[in-house]
Amino acid sequence: MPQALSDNQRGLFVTFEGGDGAGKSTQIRFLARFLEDRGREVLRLREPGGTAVGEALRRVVLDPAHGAMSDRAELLIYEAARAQIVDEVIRPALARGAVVLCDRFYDSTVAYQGAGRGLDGAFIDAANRFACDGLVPDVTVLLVAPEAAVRSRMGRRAGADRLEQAGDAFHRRVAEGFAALAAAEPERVRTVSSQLQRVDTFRAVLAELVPVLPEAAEALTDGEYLDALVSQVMDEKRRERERERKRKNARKRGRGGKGARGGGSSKGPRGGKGARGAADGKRGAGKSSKSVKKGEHRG
Ligand SMILES: Nc1ncnc2c1ncn2[C@@H]1O[C@H](COP(=O)(O)OP(=O)(O)O)[C@@H](O)[C@H]1O
Ligand SMILES: Cc1cn([C@H]2C[C@H](O)[C@@H](COP(=O)(O)OP(=O)(O)O)O2)c(=O)[nH]c1=O
Repeated sequence: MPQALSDNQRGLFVTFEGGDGAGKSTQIRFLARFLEDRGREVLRLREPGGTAVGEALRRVVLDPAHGAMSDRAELLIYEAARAQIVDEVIRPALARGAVVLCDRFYDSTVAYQGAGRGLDGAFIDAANRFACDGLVPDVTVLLVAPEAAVRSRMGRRAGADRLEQAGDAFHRRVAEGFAALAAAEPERVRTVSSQLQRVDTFRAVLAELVPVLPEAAEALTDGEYLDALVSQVMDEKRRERERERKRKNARKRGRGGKGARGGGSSKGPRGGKGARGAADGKRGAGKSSKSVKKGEHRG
């Protein structure tokens, strides 16, 4: 495993792992809002992606048209995207004291290319070390949901990508790979069931983060605040989805107006806010400047 960062790292690096549809990006949104409400600088990132190079590589590696891609090529593309986001975005953000929330990181390579594809584990560890240049997450939240729940959630999503199309046996091996990682590194990799209601899963996530985020302990005693935060974030997500749908329709009709020009949120991010935009681009998310006030319920 890569070595820990030196002591002068001031920020906090939390990664979220788990199968497709486990609820990672949803929980990251909640946690980001929780931290922003407390005045922290938060970067929401995704892997592969989060940089111009990474987003371009993402399109290549996930494109269902690239069915002929070799497993070794696939591994190296993920590592290339990772090296770029570590150097360009994550290290500088941690150095200035930001909280970095990353949707997947090197554990995904261990699970998908190692356990899933059967590539050599020692090589993957070395490649991960090389790509991360010694960077290790402070905490990794592994979200686990039963296959049936994930299937019904994924059913709501449009068009499966190349990895999502890899088949049940592959995804079962991936799940076993994640479970093995959690067993091997129980201090860093904290398993959370995401089978519960979104807010209950969020509570479980916060509980795991108390050692690195002491402010989470107090929030856990305030059920109303957490309910309000979750419903506000979900409301925003619904509105963003609606805007995205309208933009797509406008593009289809070939009007090419304002909406179509604004549709490139996942293109060309270079770090900082742009890098978060890349994560946002995943499902067309964005960030409202509004904070959830204690006891405020929406929707
Ligand atoms: N606890 C939950 N209960 C029901 N649906 C959920 C829950 N968490 C997430 N979802 C929904 O499941 C889908 C996949 O969640 P998402 O956060 O995008 O997963 P991931 O980022 O792991 O692929 C989304 O539609 C999301 O709203
Ligand atoms: C980071 C990483 C992702 N992947 C896969 C997992 C996902 O199927 C895909 C990224 O797609 P993404 O849409 O971000 O994942 P999810 O569906 O969970 O929201 O890439 C790997 O195979 N190896 C890796 O190292």
